[in-house]
Amino acid sequence: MGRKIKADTTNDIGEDVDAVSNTDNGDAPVTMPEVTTAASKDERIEQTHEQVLEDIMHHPDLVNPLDDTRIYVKSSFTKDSKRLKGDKHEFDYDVVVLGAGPAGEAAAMKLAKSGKKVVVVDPREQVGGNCTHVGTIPSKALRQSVFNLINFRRDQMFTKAMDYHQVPLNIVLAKARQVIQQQVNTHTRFYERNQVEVIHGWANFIDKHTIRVEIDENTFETITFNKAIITVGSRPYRPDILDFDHPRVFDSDKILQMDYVVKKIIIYGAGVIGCEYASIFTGLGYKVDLINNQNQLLSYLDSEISDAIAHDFRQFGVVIRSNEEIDYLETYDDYVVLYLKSGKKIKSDAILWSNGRSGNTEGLNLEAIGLTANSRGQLKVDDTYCTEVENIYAAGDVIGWPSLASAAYDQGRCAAAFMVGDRDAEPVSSVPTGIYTIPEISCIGKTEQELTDAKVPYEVGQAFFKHLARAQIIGERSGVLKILFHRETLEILGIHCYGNHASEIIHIGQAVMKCNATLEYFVNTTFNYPTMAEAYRVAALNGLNRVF
Ligand SMILES: Cc1cc2nc3c(=O)[nH]c(=O)nc-3n(C[C@H](O)[C@H](O)[C@H](O)COP(=O)(O)OP(=O)(O)OC[C@H]3O[C@@H](n4cnc5c(N)ncnc54)[C@H](O)[C@@H]3O)c2cc1C
Ligand SMILES: NC(=O)c1ccc[n+]([C@@H]2O[C@H](COP(=O)([O-])OP(=O)(O)OC[C@H]3O[C@@H](n4cnc5c(N)ncnc54)[C@H](O)[C@@H]3O)[C@@H](O)[C@H]2O)c1
Repeated sequence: MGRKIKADTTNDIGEDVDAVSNTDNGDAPVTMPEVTTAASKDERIEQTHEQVLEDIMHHPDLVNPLDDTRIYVKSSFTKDSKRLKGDKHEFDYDVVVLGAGPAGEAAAMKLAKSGKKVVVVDPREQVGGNCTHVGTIPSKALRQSVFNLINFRRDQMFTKAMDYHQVPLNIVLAKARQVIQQQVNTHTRFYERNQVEVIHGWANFIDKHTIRVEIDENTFETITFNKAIITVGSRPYRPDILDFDHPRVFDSDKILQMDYVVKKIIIYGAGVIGCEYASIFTGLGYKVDLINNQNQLLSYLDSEISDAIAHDFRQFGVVIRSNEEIDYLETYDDYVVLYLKSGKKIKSDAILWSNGRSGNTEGLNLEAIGLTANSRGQLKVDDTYCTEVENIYAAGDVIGWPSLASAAYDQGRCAAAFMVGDRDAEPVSSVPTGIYTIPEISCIGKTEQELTDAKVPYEVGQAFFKHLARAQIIGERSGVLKILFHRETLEILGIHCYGNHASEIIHIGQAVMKCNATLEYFVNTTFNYPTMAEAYRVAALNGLNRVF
């Protein structure tokens, strides 16, 4: 594909449009926010190319767990595919989507179904974004393999028959690679079926209606569009004091390529990623030092749940070091030494740095469109997911909260709905927490601390898994479901669950809360038996017994 610079011959009116072009009558959009002649625009594009050249040549490495077993999905995407017959576009596309993660995919599907001509740009050879390749999917598949391993080791029937040997992470990851592959296949078909074109390359802005796509070092393509949505996601935050090229220094992307066995590992950062990996590593039999810069694990959780996970971690041999901060790290061929500001030093086989993420906005040349990201590379959007530039939207990790795949998908779809003029779309506001430690944690609504601070007269209903028939049958005896409710109105205010299947169990409560049903729903409704869902009935009765 050769470098292409398009002259814009129709750009001559200078008004603005509210919705994207490309309606059924096939008319070209009536307006354009910027007025340039073809010649002057070419000149400007040439200049901007030179300005951004340096930036775009320095992209972060993309870790691809499929590297060893790379799949090439047959694609029917062609640059010239015309999904809308008879339309005259003054731009190449109605909308360009930057990034093929959950936010980008959801936006692209909604736009395509609304009749828009859409192109998605992503540097990976496969769709799915960081979510599929290095984030949610591999980490959850890995967790499942480790979970199976733990159950296998607990079962005397198997352990008597077989020796358990420690296996390197990348071998355990074999299952994860299969899941990634299946996910890529599934999502590729979504793009194909909706005739959404995908271009593989790094995108950056030339102006508010033009991007440049770096296909490879020598090949660039210029694309014009009416509107754009930035869904470039995030990457692990890497502080300068660590050398991530060292074979014993990892972040959550690089850890998926660990190909040797360790006995001990330091996890620096006790956020969601740090805690999930603490479960994974202890499950694999590693000794874990978990460094937390706060005084409580996952301090935004209900403190009873946070205490429960800390207790279970300690039972599994995790050493939790709270209120600590890195001073520096020494790296050697076969070990690392972490020096903490408190004076402690910890020797380990490797370190996993899991202390936050940054939005992938660095290489986008945002200056060209008058946008600035914050210090964490994130963009500000309004309630319609529009940035400060009226034809540029953003969704997913790149806008910060809540930085979850679940929400990214809904944000992308919702942003697209606003882009096509659907004013009834609802921005994402309430998101459940689902943390895949072993056991899982999931919650929605207020915590006890929040309700106490707000002086809300609430009561608690609890169900311990060890008392449920289903939990006894499947051997999941550790766990609790807590329902917080208003003691006068019986309104459900918060639901907190600790134990395996928590991330599924929570959705029953979420649905009931969304329908504004009270605690009585759980006692007036017959549940299947034996089920984990029965925990709701048990917890509701337990809570009602406290009301007088
Ligand atoms: C280890 C880990 C575990 C996680 N577990 C969970 C979980 O269990 N549940 C959950 O809900 N969330 C989880 N998350 C968070 C979840 O993965 C993210 O919230 C989600 O991936 C965000 O989706 P996104 O569409 O915003 O972007 P991403 O998935 O980050 O995709 C963005 C895409 O944009 C591309 N891109 C970057 N720069 C450019 C450019 N210049 N031009 C074009 N394309 C570009 C990237 O290559 C990438 O493919 C986890 C994250 C991590 C790291
Ligand atoms: N099960 C899940 O839902 C799941 C699992 C894993 C990851 N995630 C998502 O991944 C994200 C990252 O998780 P995490 O555990 O790495 O970190 P985190 O977001 O929990 O933050 C850990 C610490 O790093 C700091 N930090 C964050 N970004 C920073 C930056 N750019 N520069 C400096 N400090 C920064 C934070 O203030 C915090 O003290 C979370 O926001 C979470 O939503 C979700």
